[in-house]
Amino acid sequence: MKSVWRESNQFTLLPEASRFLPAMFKVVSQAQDYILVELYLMESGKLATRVCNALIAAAQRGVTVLLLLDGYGAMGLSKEDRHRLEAGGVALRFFNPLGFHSLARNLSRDHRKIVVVDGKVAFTGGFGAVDEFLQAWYEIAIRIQGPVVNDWERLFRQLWDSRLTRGTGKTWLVRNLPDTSAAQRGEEGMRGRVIWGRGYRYQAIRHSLYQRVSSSRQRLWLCTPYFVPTFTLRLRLTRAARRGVDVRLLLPGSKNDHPGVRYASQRFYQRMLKAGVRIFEFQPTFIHAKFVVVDDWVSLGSCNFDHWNLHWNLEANQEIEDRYLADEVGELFKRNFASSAEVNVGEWAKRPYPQRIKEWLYGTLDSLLARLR
Ligand SMILES: O=P(O)(O)OC[C@H](O)CO
Repeated sequence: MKSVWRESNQFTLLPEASRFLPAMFKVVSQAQDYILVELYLMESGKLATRVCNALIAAAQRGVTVLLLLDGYGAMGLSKEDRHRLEAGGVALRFFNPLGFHSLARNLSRDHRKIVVVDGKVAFTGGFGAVDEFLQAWYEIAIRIQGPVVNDWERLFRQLWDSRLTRGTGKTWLVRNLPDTSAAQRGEEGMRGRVIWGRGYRYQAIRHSLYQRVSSSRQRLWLCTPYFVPTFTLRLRLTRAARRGVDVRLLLPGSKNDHPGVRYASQRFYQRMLKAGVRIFEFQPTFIHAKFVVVDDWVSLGSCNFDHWNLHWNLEANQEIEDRYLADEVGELFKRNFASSAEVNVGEWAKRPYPQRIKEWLYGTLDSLLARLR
């Protein structure tokens, strides 16, 4: 499926779980025909219980509910919850469960986050159904209406009905869903496209980002929880900063879920800072969101823009070309910069040796992992 720009969409930015969770649960509770949910992370707990309850309630009132989870990311979903979902009428499938196949196959994960309801509304972002999203992690999502919803639905349908998924949910269920594409025409709105990637096999997200970074003119603000970018991306970021673009990175501070990844990412700070890139470390909580604004272009979704995501995972982002939405995302960045500590180039150069040793250790490990093929 090719990524196509479509006009006349409506996008609503939903920063923080306190906004996107109620919005999603409301749409799910109002579903009439079908609900499609695709997640990387789902672990038994308070949020997963709420998700299960909402999906089962919909299935019980006759809505077709398909839940597609990554076979690794959902390992924390208990047998009880799986049985409860299936007994409640939710069709459940898993992408590529771990097995005795090649390392490459086991490393390929479905990292996408997609919710589609009745072919009319979709959501994407960095969310999952784990309790950390309730408060401990900062996350954002976007509500989507318009022609691009069909593209999100098509992504889901193709994967559900593919050789890569396993489970009791019948693959043919997606073929029986009503055709809602006609419901998406004719409203005023914004230009957007769904862009996706399948590791090294299909790299549209990577190429789109590279191209935008290289052609950036004024601002390039990027938020990722795991700043371990490819060499090409690092080069393009520093080049953009050197030619006068306002390049800023919003990254996790001391509150993060993988300190090793943070050390690996900090080995790039010196070079970035010297090139004029400004680095902000978010202080209130772990920032798990993945979004970027380059001039009037926004990309938001599952992709961390790191070499691991770009090389192995199935990823999907919503791209939007719209000045007003880009400014709204810019304002969100500004609020988050204000809650961050900016890394000072002079002070960073004087950081202590134990810190440098950790950067070297985790950086070496990261480089080795990047060579896995
Ligand atoms: O892969 P992400 O970006 O959804 O984050 C998942 C976390 O790493 C789990 O600890």
